[in-house]
Amino acid sequence: MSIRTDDHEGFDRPKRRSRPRTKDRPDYSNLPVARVVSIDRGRYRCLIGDRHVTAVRGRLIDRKGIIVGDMVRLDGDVSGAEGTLSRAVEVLPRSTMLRRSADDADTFERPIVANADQLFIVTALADPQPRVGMIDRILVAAYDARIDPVLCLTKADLASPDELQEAYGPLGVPILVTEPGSDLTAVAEALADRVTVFVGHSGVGKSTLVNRLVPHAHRATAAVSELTGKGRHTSTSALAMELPGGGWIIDTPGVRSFGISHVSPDSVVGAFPDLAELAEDCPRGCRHDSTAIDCAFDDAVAEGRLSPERLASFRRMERAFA
Ligand SMILES: Nc1nc2c(ncn2[C@@H]2O[C@H](COP(=O)(O)OP(=O)(O)OP(=O)(O)O)[C@@H](O)[C@H]2O)c(=O)[nH]1
Ligand SMILES: [Zn+2]
Repeated sequence: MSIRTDDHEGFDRPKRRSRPRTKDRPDYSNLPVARVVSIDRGRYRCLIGDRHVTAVRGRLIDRKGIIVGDMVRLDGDVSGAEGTLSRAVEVLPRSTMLRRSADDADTFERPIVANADQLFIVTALADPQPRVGMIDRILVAAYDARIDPVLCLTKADLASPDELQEAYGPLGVPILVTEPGSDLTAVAEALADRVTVFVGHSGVGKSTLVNRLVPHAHRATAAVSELTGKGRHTSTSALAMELPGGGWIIDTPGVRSFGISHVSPDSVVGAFPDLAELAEDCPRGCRHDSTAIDCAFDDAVAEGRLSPERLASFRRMERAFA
């Protein structure tokens, strides 16, 4: 039997070398895997089953190398007992990664959430007014990351969802509509057994919805400021919460913008198998927009192989790149 110390720092600290020698890395495959549910000032709150364990970051992992939703291997004390600290020594490969740039001039990508397979674009029908530009950008980021988007429209007691349903339905985006006291069965069904990240402008009612779906979530909610029409930022960091019926919600802080400078239009087309196939007949470098010359999408519509509504809906979203 080999002797294993609790502390691998002696092994994995790169000494007199600029880069760690990966072949010398210890084998972490026997360590327990935990899900990172929140990050607060360098402390990683993790869950192993239903046990909360707090961890710090191992030295071989970058400062930004762990994000909420990551699955990590924990070394050291994983009892979760009061006052104990474990150490995250390895991040398992991510199935997806949602990123955004702060705005389009800023090419710096911020990874937001790892391993989500569904994205709820939470949008209020009023107070604050829906911004289709923002919906389009988040949609683009979702398709680029190969995360299934769902448009979740809140505050249906204040305004009708018809216009948005018409705009985004033909693209195949599932649409859910909520208001205070509304039946959440369809929402719960959409969330069941998925890992869903919630993204939305501040004040759209994300926390209100999360609190209805996850008992004991206690997400702070606040009235939308009457002066600015903008919500106050009541949630400060992403938080993963397990749903009572299975599955996870990862709530993210309200955003005011969603930059997509890191996304290429081609990657978005690739998320739609029917359009990707048509695009093979497009001229090289075709942007597939309404001014594109000889775009195969227009031919497909003319020949009845693509519905004009679907093309219009796709082009509306692609305007996010303009
Ligand atoms: N009329 C109406 N008001 C709602 C609805 N859902 C939430 N609200 C109100 O909208 C305000 C903002 O709700 P929150 O749940 O705090 O919004 P949030 O999206 O979590 O905001 P941030 O924490 O800033 O990201 C609160 O006053 C809620 O009571 C709804 O369906 N209809
Ligand atoms: Zn084209």
